[in-house]
Order: sequence, then structure tokens, then C-alpha cells
Amino acid sequence: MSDTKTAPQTATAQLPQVTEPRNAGMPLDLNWVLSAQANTSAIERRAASLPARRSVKKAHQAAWLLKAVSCIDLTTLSGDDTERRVGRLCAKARQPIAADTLDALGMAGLTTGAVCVYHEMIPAAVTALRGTDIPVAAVSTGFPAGLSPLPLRIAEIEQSVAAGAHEIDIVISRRHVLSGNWQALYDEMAAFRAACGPAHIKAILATGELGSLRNVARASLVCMMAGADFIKTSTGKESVNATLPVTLVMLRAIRDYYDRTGLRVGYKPAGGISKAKDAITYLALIKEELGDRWLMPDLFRFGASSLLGDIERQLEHHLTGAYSAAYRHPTS
Ligand SMILES: O=C[C@H](O)COP(=O)(O)O
Repeated sequence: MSDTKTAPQTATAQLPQVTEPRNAGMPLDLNWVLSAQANTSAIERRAASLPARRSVKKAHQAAWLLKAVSCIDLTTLSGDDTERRVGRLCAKARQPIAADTLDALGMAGLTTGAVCVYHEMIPAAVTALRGTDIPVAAVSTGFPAGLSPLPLRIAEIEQSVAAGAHEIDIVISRRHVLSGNWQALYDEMAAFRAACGPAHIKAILATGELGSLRNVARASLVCMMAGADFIKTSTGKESVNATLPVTLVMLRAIRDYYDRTGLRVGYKPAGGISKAKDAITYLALIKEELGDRWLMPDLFRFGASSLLGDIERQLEHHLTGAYSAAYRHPTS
């Protein structure tokens, strides 16, 4: 097991940004897809043991939490989103942690990994992030259900890219997975990828609606074969969103894909991740399953709307020994 008691090697945002070449994809390999299994009880046992086994030493906690901040897709996906709310969110993405806290931690230039919004909010986010390297991510393809007509879903991607989104988070058709129609899933994903052009594409599997961990493993492989740059657990709107068992299955699919193709695909757990200690558990799991290379924002993101506030509170506690009230750390 790798040493999760020490700080991550890539803890600071001052390190040069690396950018992974895009996943070129490959033809659908049905034999490989159908051979993918998931031993549910073994996976659940390993996942259950994770939080108890993690004891990141105090001095290294801050470094892990700063790493987590650099990997957050700071998200607002509400029906009542406004340009003003998105403006405040983007200000937070530019300076996620108070300057005096960062100074005290010997850190500078920290931003979140991206800002994630609905299509209509892209112009506001692009404007508010101008002059930074922070990408704008847009959810797309009839998010969250993904049940609008295919031509509309493809047009939505094209319009979001034209509006300035650098990353597109698409939702897959869960019915293709539930009916085992892997060719249809592959074709849909490949069409979405083509519509993205230069924008990176994250495939949201909505794992809480896929019925089994085996389906999660197979859907992960098919989306990677069709060119997904990231695979992402959830929209945040399903009744079950990111979990550790699902994460293990998806990370192992990413590892298998890398072992066979040499192509690195990113991972984004999303939905319900709101506690700093949970963020550390996820990061430690990535380090153990995939290694340090996957701890960079070009290969790992948290999709989260409220995680940042708890991380700020924990960092303050690390420095002062006292917790401030949660309301002192609004995200938007
Ligand atoms: O992709 C991001 C999720 O929608 C955020 O979910 P959350 O609000 O539970 O953090």
C-alpha cells in the first residue's frame, strides 16, 4: 500500500500544469466489455475498510486539502442559478482560500480545477474567469436525465462549446446499459465526443441508476473506448451518487484501459461529497489504485458544490485550533 500518511507529491498549485494527451479511443471491443466483472462483496469489503485505514498525519492534512481544492469542479446546477450567483462562484474559484490562510500555509496561486454550470450560465462564467486558466465546464445532453432527442443533445454540446465551454459533462443513456446495448452506448458516446471538438468530454454514468457494479465496469470501458476524456460517477441528482465501491470499480476500469492502451483517462466522483475527510479518502484511494499521476487536475476532479466550505473550515482549524461557523464560508 502506498504511504497516505505523507503529503501528496503534487500538493502545490505552483507546480507547472501538465496536460494529458486526449484519449483517442479505440474500436468497441465487445469481448473485453463482456469479460469485465465486479466482485461486489469483495469491493464492498475493501471500500468499507477505507476510512478506518486512513490516518493522514496532521502536518500533511493541509497539503492534502490544498490538493483537493485544486481538483474541485466548483459547481452550481440549480434551477434558480443567476449570472450574479455564477459571478460569486467564479470569484471563489479564483481565490478559493483566504489569502491570509494561504500565506500562513506557504502557498500562492491556488485556484479550483474548473467551474461547472448549466449552458445558460456559460457566458457569465467565461466573463468572470477571463484572465485565468480556470476552465468552464458545462453539463449537457439534456442533463440530468439525458432523455431529450439525440440531435438536440448533440446540438446542445455544439452550442456550449461555441459559447466558450472548455469541458463538457455529458450524461449517457442509462437504458443502453440496462439493456446491454453496448454498441448503442458506444455510438452515442462517440457522437458526443465528435460534437465536443477541442473541448474535453466527461461521461457521466449516473452509476446509481445502472443496476449493478458489473454494469458500471462495462459502461466505464465502453465510454473510454468511445473517447471519453474523463468518466464521472453521477449528476448529483440521482438518489445515490458517488460512493467508494463505485469509485473502486471505475478506477480499476481506468487502470485496465491504461494497461491495454497506454491512454490515461481521468476520474470525477460527483454528488454528495461535502466533507474534507471524505475528500482525503478519495484522494488516498486514487493514489493507491492509480498512483500520483492521477492526482493532478487534468486527470482528477471532484464535482462538488459545498466541499470547498468544509475544507476552508478545516484549514482554519489547522492554523488556529478553532472552527468557524459554516455560514462564514459561502461558496456563492
Ligand atoms: O457534478 C456535480 C454535482 O452536481 C455536485 O453535487 P453536490 O451539489 O452534491 O456537491
